[in-house]
Amino acid sequence: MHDKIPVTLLTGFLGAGKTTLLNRLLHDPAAGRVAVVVNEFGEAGLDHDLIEDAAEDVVLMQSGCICCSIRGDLSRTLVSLLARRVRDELQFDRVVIETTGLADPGPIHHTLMVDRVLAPNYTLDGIVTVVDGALGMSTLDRHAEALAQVAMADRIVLTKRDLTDATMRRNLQARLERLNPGAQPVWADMGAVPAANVFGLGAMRQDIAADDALAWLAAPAADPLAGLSGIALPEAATSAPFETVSHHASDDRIATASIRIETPIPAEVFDFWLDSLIAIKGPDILRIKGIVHLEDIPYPFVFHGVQHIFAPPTPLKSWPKGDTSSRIVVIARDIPKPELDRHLALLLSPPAEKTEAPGMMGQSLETPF
Ligand SMILES: Nc1nc2c(ncn2[C@@H]2O[C@H](COP(=O)(O)OP(=O)(O)OP(=O)(O)O)[C@@H](O)[C@H]2O)c(=O)[nH]1
Repeated sequence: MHDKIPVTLLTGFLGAGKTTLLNRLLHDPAAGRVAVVVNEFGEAGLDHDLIEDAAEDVVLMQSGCICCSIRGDLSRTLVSLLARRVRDELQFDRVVIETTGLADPGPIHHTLMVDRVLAPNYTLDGIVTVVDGALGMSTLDRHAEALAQVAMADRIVLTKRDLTDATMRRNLQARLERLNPGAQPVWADMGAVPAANVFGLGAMRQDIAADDALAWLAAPAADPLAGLSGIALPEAATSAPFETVSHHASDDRIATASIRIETPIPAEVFDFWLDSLIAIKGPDILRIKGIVHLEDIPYPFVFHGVQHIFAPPTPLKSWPKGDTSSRIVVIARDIPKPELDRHLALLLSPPAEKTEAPGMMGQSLETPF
């Protein structure tokens, strides 16, 4: 079996610093040979001194990287890149798709997952969201798309530190932490960030170390079950270290809920939980990630979805830090957190109660939505 080509979706609001970051990565040998897919070369703002050769739709860079503009639709461009790679006309190790400022990464992920030619050859490595350190707060206040980009991210890259002071940075970081506790923001000064912070984020690899899967999930490390329902409050909701910012009404649209379950989950309970969440609330789900221990299966698997599109689950070869519990994180838009919590609590139900008997906390195990 050949390795799939990792694909990074680079997103972020207009002017946040995506191109600046990309240009730095294209200079960086540690990034490997990157094929960058952009809408238009003009928009891409590539460093001209890096360009070695420019053909109609592909620019070769001195670093061995490639920049490729989308002709027609994205899938056609990715198929064409693949064909040229197979014919040895182009060499690249990974693809970065720079989405335009407002693009929603969901449909791009969908294309990667379902396209007959693309799905067997490419895999989502991660969604990297660039946030302007100076303007990020007001952008998040005014643009719901920016909130969604933050909520979906596997990694947040913060820019323009030189235009901020310590209070601005603290407040922004605290807000990002609440919106997406797992994305572990990193600062990039004029785009400079270690390649390892933006690439290799994906957990959907057979060879991923179990501990790396834990980092990818950013699951709360060792929180005991909180309360009768067993639902662990997201860390950020309770322990953001610098809770000095005022309440942001717009952020109420984004809710994060997580759960940690010590005992193996019956497969039918897990299926019912996931199917019902997707069937009823699919469009409002931004991200789901989990490491799951199913009954009668000796090792965990990791799974994740961007909106309602799921990558095939990947088995791990061992338990992260020897811990055999399941951990699941759901980030959603326009679903109140108590509803997400109640739905996660379905995972604690014995399978027999799935349809008729009252469940935990005296609730029926019908879905709470
Ligand atoms: N002061 C400062 N400026 C930065 C930094 N990073 C990026 N910029 C500037 O911010 C502006 C926008 O950066 P781009 O990289 O073009 O942003 P973008 O997200 O690609 O922009 P669009 O393609 O319009 O969405 C440019 O003038 C960059 O030079 C930084 O760390 N500090």
